[in-house]
Amino acid sequence: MTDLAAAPGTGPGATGSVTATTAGTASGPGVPGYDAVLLAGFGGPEGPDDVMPFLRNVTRGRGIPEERLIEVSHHYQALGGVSPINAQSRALREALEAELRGRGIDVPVLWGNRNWAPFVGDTITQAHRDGLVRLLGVATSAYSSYSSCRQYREDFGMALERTGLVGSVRVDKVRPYFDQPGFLAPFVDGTVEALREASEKGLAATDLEVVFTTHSVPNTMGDSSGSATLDDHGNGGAYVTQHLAVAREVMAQAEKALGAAVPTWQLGYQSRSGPPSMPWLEPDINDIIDDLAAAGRRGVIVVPIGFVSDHVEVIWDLDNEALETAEKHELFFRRVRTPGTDPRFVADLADLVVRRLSGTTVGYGAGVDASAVDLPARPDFCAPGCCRNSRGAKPTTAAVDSAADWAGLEVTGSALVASGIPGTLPA
Ligand SMILES: CC1=C(CCC(=O)O)c2cc3nc(cc4[nH]c(cc5[nH]c(cc1n2)c(C)c5CCC(=O)O)c(CCC(=O)O)c4C)C(CCC(=O)O)=C3C
Ligand SMILES: [Fe+2]
Repeated sequence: MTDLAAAPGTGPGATGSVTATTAGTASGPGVPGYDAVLLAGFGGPEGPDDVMPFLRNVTRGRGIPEERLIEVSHHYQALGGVSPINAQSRALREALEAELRGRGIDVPVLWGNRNWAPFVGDTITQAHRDGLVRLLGVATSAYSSYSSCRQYREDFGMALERTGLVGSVRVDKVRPYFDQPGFLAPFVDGTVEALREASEKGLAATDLEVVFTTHSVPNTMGDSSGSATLDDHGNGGAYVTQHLAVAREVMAQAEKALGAAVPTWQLGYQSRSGPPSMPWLEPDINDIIDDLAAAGRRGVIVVPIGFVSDHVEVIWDLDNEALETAEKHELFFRRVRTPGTDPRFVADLADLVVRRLSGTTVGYGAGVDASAVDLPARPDFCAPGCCRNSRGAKPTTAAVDSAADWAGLEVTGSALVASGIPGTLPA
């Protein structure tokens, strides 16, 4: 096990072999090659009895009030205790595997979750038994932040540690993919469709507002999202910057497709869960709808760009709560669908995987890849301390996390795992 003192004091572009515990030959970052893809999901309950244990898994050690858990448990129970998210992850897993096979790439796509079975650790254990030791992670989350990127890398790092497979199995991760055209396209189509419907109902662009939504996170999590190396921090960090860039691009493409003026737009937040005393990203979607009604608008189009599928945060918080708020004011309301298994989205995920299989996008800070929004593409290997959490260091993969970068932070457990660092591939 690598301890913090032995962790690399490396900076951008570091490629050295850094751990004596990692088996196999060291090879440069240009020649990865993977045995399997690992789709990393959030996980959700599969029945009424799963709901509270699932919620405790999600919120363990995070200071989420008990009343909030009970309230959210009612959302799940109203849906029969089953989140649609696992079915959606299974469908995406299948679609991605089929897309790769269709391109003549016979790589299995495995699936593991953070908060519910099948857990990442169990999937990795089985993969190892099956001789699949070089895994490429794809998270069901498109943006940079602790919750949406780094925590998936911690899921990998902690799973390797718990299963004793550090050095025997390597898990990398493709970059945040918010900027891929196939991720944007379904949102553009949905927005255009909703605007056409509004127009058919006699609503002009000036009667409407397009509200892009994403999961609220604590302000501190937003501000520290992305990396200091890439100059992301502050003002909501990379998380907010990326969502604003996606929203701008969706509006630009929608305007082009419609060939007519589009409404004004804004970015709003949903599904806040912390105590009221803790600042989270605002404004909330429901407050926005109240304000729009007060300002005389007659309709709202909600575009949930923060999510890749129509899971509980989408169908409860938007299709129930936000809809209710809009109905209270008699506003026209449409909620645009998420990418799900849209073939264009699946094809772009496959592209990211293929570029990694062929070893052309490893590294960071080097403009490694194409971006369809007005921001540079993210690296596949995260910069030191990328999206870090002030709660302290946990094992991660798919980054170079230097000891220097963690100075001043409390280090828990056995600190950093080096298995995701370029140059330490198992044979
Ligand atoms: C950024 C982000 C994403 C998007 C990126 C990604 O997709 O990864 C996301 C997705 C999701 N969040 C989900 C569910 C929940 N999130 C919670 C709590 C929290 N989310 C947070 C952030 C995010 N969450 C945060 C900072 C917390 C506070 C606790 C903590 O610091 O971690 C809670 C606790 C109860 C409550 O809601 O208060 C639940 C139940 C589901 C599953 C839905 C289903 O079952 O269909 C999904 C996909
Ligand atoms: Fe969440």
